[in-house]
Amino acid sequence: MSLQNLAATILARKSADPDSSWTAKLLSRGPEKCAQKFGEEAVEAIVEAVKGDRDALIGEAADTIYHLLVMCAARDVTLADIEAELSRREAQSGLAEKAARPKG
Ligand SMILES: N=c1c2ncn([C@@H]3O[C@H](COP(=O)(O)OP(=O)(O)OP(=O)(O)O)[C@@H](O)[C@H]3O)c2ncn1[C@@H]1O[C@H](COP(=O)(O)O)[C@@H](O)[C@H]1O
Repeated sequence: MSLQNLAATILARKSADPDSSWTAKLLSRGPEKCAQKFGEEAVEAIVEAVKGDRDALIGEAADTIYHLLVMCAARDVTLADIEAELSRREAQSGLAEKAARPKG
């Protein structure tokens, strides 16, 4: 499934019956619960990356991306919003951006 299709499914679940879908159920529990689930899944992905279990990392990365999109949807942030930000950054390398930051 593409990220676009996954994001569209998640958006559609915002108005779905919580008993009919995991996504709708999670969204009904609020942005804080969605954020907590994202954090848990991200940590699981980190653990698999450190262990070096490639197949497990793919699974946890998929869970993490799904829960990231659900967390953002809970705060009305869309995949298009994220892509617009990534496009804005495309013109500048990460090293140049870091060098341009005010010294703190
Ligand atoms: N990618 C996913 C996806 N990844 C993970 N999960 C679900 O996320 C849940 C996480 O499980 P956990 O054991 O961590 O959660 P839990 O312990 O039950 O929850 P708590 O105890 O923390 O409350 C599981 O139910 C997984 O099935 C997902 N659920 C849905 N999707 C996608 O979303 C689409 C819509 O799903 P529904 O909304 O369920 O129709 C699906 O077709 C998929 O493409």
